[in-house]
Amino acid sequence: MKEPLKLSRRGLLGLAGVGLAGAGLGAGIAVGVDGVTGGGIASRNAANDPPGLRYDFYGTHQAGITTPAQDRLHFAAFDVAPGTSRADLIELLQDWTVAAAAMTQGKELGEFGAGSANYDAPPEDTGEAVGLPVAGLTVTIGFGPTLFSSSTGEDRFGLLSRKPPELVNLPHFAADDLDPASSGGDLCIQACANDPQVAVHAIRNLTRIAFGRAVLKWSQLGYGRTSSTSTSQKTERNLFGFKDGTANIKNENASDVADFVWTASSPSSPWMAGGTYLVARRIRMTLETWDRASLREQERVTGRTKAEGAPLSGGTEFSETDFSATAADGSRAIDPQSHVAQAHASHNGGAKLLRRGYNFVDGNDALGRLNAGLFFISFQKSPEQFVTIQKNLAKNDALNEYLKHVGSGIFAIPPGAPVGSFIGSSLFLT
Ligand SMILES: C=CC1=C(C)c2cc3[nH]c(cc4nc(cc5[nH]c(cc1n2)c(C)c5CCC(=O)O)C(CCC(=O)O)=C4C)c(C)c3C=C
Ligand SMILES: [Fe+2]
Repeated sequence: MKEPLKLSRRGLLGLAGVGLAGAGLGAGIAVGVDGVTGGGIASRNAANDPPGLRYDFYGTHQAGITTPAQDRLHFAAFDVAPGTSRADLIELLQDWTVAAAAMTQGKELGEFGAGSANYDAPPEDTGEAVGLPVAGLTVTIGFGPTLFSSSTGEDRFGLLSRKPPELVNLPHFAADDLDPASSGGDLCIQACANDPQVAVHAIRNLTRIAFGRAVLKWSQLGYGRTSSTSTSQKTERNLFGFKDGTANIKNENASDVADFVWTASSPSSPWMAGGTYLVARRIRMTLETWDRASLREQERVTGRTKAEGAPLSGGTEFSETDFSATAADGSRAIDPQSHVAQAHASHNGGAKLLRRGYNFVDGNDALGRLNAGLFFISFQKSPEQFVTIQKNLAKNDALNEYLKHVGSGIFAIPPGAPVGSFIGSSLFLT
């Protein structure tokens, strides 16, 4: 088996904060002593530290997709910094791979970790995860459309000929009210963990490593997963108080995963084989209006019961929805305009998604309303699956009265990397 890569000198300098003060300080820090030294990774999980739940970083597919959804999210979108070359970009992806592999196994970053060997330099690892369990951390890296061609069509990194035709900005959907400041991005990183500090630590340190090469454009914290991606998980609730994730694709369902999640090799983008596409939507939920709606109305627009999450056509949580069932008054038991009716594969040409979203509450607005909602994330073998469903929802979903889409992103998620390689190697090196 190949040896894992090591952090580049630039990555180590980013960790040590030297870029901020100028490269002239490089000689003074512990990590750069021989110019190329480094890449060593300190171990966080010393004997007394709880190991916690761990997922492999290296593998056929990236982790954080079919992995049982963790409870917390820190999602970040980056723009590549001006002046960054193709070689710099490759080096950044190598550094992110090394660092993500280390953090997902509970290791501190750099040679000396949070207790830097040089008292006069910033510690290599910011330190807030020291002593914490790994908490099932996964790091998932993706490429936005603008990485392949700028808004003026410029082939920024010699990647244009390899751009998947489906990797384009999502179309405008009815009632979209997107804020460009929380949309788009050349690169994305999804960090999920069962401890918020572990997820934040990952994004914070990957952002430091990117110093001078990529800049954080926007980021989103999420809590209380609104999806389960394994039958071993119970279904949690969204901020409307409804179970969310019941009819999701579960990783035990190998045929759904193969049919709807992993991208196959195609002549235009063979490098995406074993990858997937990530769609992120920041959806504001007007909780104050919702909280004044009757239970009857809440269940009607959702199409399921609030207590158990059972379809209004009857049964229990995991019973099949029966859209032809009628209520005592002869009307449809599940309102055809309800969310579950409009989102169901049978109303969308068979399209299905693997949903992996989180609740968010980001303070409140000037009117005293919670700035809260669902940070919706879905993975699909083609963005067309999301577009088909969202086009329909934007026009017909009864839930729309309580929702506003305010942020958006689409990213190609390349396949996983084998040990010794890096995320994106199939794009850049094959
Ligand atoms: C484009 C895709 C979807 C968006 C955007 C979306 C937003 C959204 N959903 C809820 C709450 C629930 N969604 C539920 C089911 C469900 N939702 C989608 C897709 C999108 N949702 C699908 C494909 C499904 C499954 C439909 C089916 O096959 O039955 C449910 C029911 C429970 C469940 O199955 O998960 C709830 C509740 C909110 C609040 C929201 C925006 C904020
Ligand atoms: Fe939904």
